[in-house]
Amino acid sequence: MTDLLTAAQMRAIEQAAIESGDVTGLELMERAGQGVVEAIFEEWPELDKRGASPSRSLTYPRPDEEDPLRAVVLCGPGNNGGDGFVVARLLREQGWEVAVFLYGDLEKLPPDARVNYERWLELGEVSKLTLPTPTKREVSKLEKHAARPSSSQGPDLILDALFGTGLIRPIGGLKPALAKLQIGSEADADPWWPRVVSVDIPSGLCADSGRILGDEGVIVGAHLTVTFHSKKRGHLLDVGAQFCGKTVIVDIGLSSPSDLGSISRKSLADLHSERRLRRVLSQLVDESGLPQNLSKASFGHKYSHGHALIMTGGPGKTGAARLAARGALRIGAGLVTLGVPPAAQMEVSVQVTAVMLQRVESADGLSKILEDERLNALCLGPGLGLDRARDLVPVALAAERATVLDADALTAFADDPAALFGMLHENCVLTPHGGEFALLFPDIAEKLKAVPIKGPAYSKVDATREAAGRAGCVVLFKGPDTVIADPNGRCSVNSAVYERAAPWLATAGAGDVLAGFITGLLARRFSPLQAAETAAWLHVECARSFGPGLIAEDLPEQLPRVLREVGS
Ligand SMILES: NC(=O)C1=CN([C@@H]2O[C@H](COP(=O)(O)OP(=O)(O)OC[C@H]3O[C@@H](n4cnc5c(N)ncnc54)[C@H](O)[C@@H]3O)[C@@H](O)[C@H]2O)[C@@H](O)CC1
Ligand SMILES: Nc1ncnc2c1ncn2[C@@H]1O[C@H](COP(=O)(O)OP(=O)(O)O)[C@@H](O)[C@H]1O
Ligand SMILES: [K+]
Repeated sequence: MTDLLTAAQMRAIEQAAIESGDVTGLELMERAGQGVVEAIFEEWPELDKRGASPSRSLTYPRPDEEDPLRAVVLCGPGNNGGDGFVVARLLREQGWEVAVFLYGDLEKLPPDARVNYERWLELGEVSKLTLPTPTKREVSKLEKHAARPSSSQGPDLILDALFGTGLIRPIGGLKPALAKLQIGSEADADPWWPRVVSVDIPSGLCADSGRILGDEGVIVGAHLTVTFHSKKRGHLLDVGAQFCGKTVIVDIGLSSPSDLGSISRKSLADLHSERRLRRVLSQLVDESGLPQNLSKASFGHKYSHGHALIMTGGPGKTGAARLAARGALRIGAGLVTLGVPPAAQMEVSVQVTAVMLQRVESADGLSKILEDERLNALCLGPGLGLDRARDLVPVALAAERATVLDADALTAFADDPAALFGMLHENCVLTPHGGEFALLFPDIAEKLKAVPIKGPAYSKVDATREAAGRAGCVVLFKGPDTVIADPNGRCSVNSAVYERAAPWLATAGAGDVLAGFITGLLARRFSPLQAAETAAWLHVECARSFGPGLIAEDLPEQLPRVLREVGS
């Protein structure tokens, strides 16, 4: 299980470890600092001078290769700052020239940070940055130490140990200092010099939500973020990944949250991974006899793999549903039928082969077709048209089949979301993008949009959970940080950032294919949550497997390859 923690959960884990007597806070801080230094050297071996041979040259020009490496370490008023003092000491012990700044009052440093401050004082000095707004003189001093390479004496590394999981207010007062260092989000920063490393999370970013506290938008932008034990939600949600650079996790010897009685499973959010997907699939073998991978069982009859019905819109509007149908078929539904209005029958029939076609003019027609109990998964929304959606959705929901509602089937209820919620049942999956989400859950979307002025901020995980609770079914809230929640509070994140980035998915029709993938898995009798999670994961994998130039049609065609890879 890969848990995405909140700051409070991380504190609870740390506290439990300390109370158990297995480790002290000081030891954890030392491990954290060591982990940061190791991660820096792993990322940039040219900075690792332990046992360096004289021939190893730096990958960028320096005035004199015999010069010591230089670091500027920015420590904040809490334990994140404490980690910074550890890193400063460890680099100094390796011959680096280190300039340390403390943003905050010495008297208020927490005990472990204070110990590391004292240890550092045996090696060097600490310059003050007055909290909340450093003086001009202090900022000039900082600038002198952090002068850019054009002035020949720039630092090799800037360490951001200002704020971590304890950020509770905006860091607007640091704006002038960050601007001088050119490591703030608003600066036109040189991407490679100096290297900016954030301890735990870039300062200014809320660890729970990935949102920037405050309307001034001030935050450190890092090349490398080194976090501890487990990723926090803020590393993946919202704009988080844009500021973290690469994120590395350091093991500091803490136990998993599920071992702690104080953290309920329901309050956690998982991160999708291939390992997790494989586990879901292997559980399905035990529970329903489905094969371990998504290829079909050797002796299955086509009806044993389900029959999906996907409704199309009128003439000229059938492409979206056809994309969904192709996705449902490729992911393994035994049969897929498109329900078309008579006027669009010709258009659809010349475009499909393996997918079947059935005329469905209106609600009555749909009701009649649904007398066939073998139709076990429905998809309404892609290209459906608002009037047709209002007509058909109530009938579809009354049939109590596993049902995906997307696009027009969501927008059609913008005037009266409660009417939709009254009809939904627990076998439904709603797949809104941001716009559709705001139409159905305007108050929740508002909370997610309002500039957060204190931390921890309301997150996309909170919003999706709340929406699923209100709708009484699974909600999949799309984006590079897709969040999937069920009404019982189970929640996971399907992240398409960092090494899993799939920017090509932002293409017309990609969402229709996703709706089809989910429908296909529902036909194959996956639970709504498992269908949504598995489909979202495979959707991103298909995009990554194809790469640049992707159009929506390519997604289903990548599935065989992706399934072979995960199923092998
Ligand atoms: N939880 C753990 O298991 C571990 C935590 N460690 C470090 O400890 C950090 C958390 O430490 P803390 O809880 O002390 O939190 P922080 O160090 O993030 O900062 C909290 C302090 O900053 C103040 N503050 C918050 N926002 C402010 C703002 N905008 N302006 C001015 N002051 C502000 C708070 O009042 C508090 O005094 C982690 O991020 C991590 O770096 C590590 O030492 C290793 C273990
Ligand atoms: N930058 C991105 N990175 C990864 N996935 C993305 C990105 N932008 C969009 N997506 C995904 O692409 C799909 C787009 O769906 P949607 O917004 O409904 O578009 P459409 O209606 O055109 O199909 C969603 O699954 C969404 O999560
Ligand atoms: K930090």
